[in-house]
Amino acid sequence: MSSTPDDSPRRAAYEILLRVDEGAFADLVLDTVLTRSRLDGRDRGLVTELVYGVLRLRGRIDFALEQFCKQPLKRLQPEVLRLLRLGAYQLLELDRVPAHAAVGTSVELARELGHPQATGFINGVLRSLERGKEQIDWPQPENIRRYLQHVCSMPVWLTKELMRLLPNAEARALGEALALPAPHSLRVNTLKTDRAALLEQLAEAGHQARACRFAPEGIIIEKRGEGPLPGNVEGHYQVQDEASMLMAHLLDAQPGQRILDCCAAPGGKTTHIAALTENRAEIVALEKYPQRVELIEQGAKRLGCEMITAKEWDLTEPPQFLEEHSFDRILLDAPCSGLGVLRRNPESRWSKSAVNIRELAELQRELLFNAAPLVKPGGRLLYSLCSFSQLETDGVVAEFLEAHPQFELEDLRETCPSDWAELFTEKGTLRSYPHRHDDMDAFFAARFVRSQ
Ligand SMILES: C[S@@+](CC[C@H](N)C(=O)[O-])C[C@H]1O[C@@H](n2cnc3c(N)ncnc32)[C@H](O)[C@@H]1O
Repeated sequence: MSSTPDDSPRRAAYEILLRVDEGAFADLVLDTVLTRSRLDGRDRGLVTELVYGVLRLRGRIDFALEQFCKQPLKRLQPEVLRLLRLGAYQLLELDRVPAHAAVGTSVELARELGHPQATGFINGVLRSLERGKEQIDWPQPENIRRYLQHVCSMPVWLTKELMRLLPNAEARALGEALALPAPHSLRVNTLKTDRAALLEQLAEAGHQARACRFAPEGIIIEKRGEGPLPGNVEGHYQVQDEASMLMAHLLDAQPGQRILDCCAAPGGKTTHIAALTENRAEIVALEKYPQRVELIEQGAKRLGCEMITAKEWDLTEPPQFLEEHSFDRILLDAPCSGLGVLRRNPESRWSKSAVNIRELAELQRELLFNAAPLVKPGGRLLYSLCSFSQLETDGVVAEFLEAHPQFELEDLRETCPSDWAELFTEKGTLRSYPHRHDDMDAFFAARFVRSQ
């Protein structure tokens, strides 16, 4: 009998990878498939591992397959290549899957999916890979470009980006870190509980967790137990990366102030600002997409945030309904290439390009220019994003300062805790990196103060 995505983890993974190749987002399809599936917890874990693993390590997997495949991979039928990648990922990366199972299930899947003519070929390539995988001549770190591309699984344009940004040894460390799965972290909702209490609840429920190194309300889940995490329905936490948590602190919002969050959905930072100001600051949260505005409202309700007004607005248009010089603090957490969160959206390393980055930098510049007139004299504007590309970060900052002499770049080191010092650059902007900073995502932040 033929398997279905509902009862076979590999079939489910194949179907999800197919949808991602067609342009869908991996996390959304994975969520839909797992919600309706009858698979048990272990098999669900395997589906997630296969989908994220194949997408994240596609560059490495393809390098290995090329050694054992007589024809170039790009000449293969897409269905056959997808099956080979799925099988090869298991052979190369998953010790717990026996080799005969990785090969056998790939061959069987080819038959079920209507490719009986390819079964011999798939069997041959995967068996050769299994026999020869220890002898593969992987590029060495001294050849940094090839190492990033084939070992760290990066497209060529991204290897260039890393090499422009960092010296070789660090580019290597960042490349290696981005090829690993992202940590699972939570922001404790201090409107309802505190970190010590949530850590205790997590331990009681059988989860291994620890405090984050920098964010005072951050928790890392080191090993999940069997059941769900306690406190979700009660709004005791928000799933959020540690680097993202730092942004609300950098905004330095105070109770009684008026605050604008320009690109706010799903609301992770908006609700954090509400918590840091103890629900005593008026927060306006703008977002371009109406269905995402709802996410801000739902999150605010769950977390008990009371002073947030969420509104649909495309900030490429100046928001005339907001008065000039009327906000003490503005956060522009801009839409970006997401290079700093590649681990969480592994398909984006294959769907983005250097061209997209240029377009994104233009959009970010436009959004920043439209937010600036709303800042009060003496007020602050924080520009943040989960990317490390020069164009989106220093490039946008330089253009902004050039066109806005009434704003100055602040040195974030002067107002932040001294044990955050390593997060900042010479210019006083923030650049976090997973390989340097306790595995947090790669973020950038620059804060401007308005003189008049
Ligand atoms: C990086 S995300 C923001 C994440 C959010 N600050 C948080 O912490 O949860 C960027 C957001 O900007 C929104 N966006 C994109 N273009 C926009 C525009 N022109 N105007 C307003 N929002 C926009 C996206 O839909 C997305 O929700």
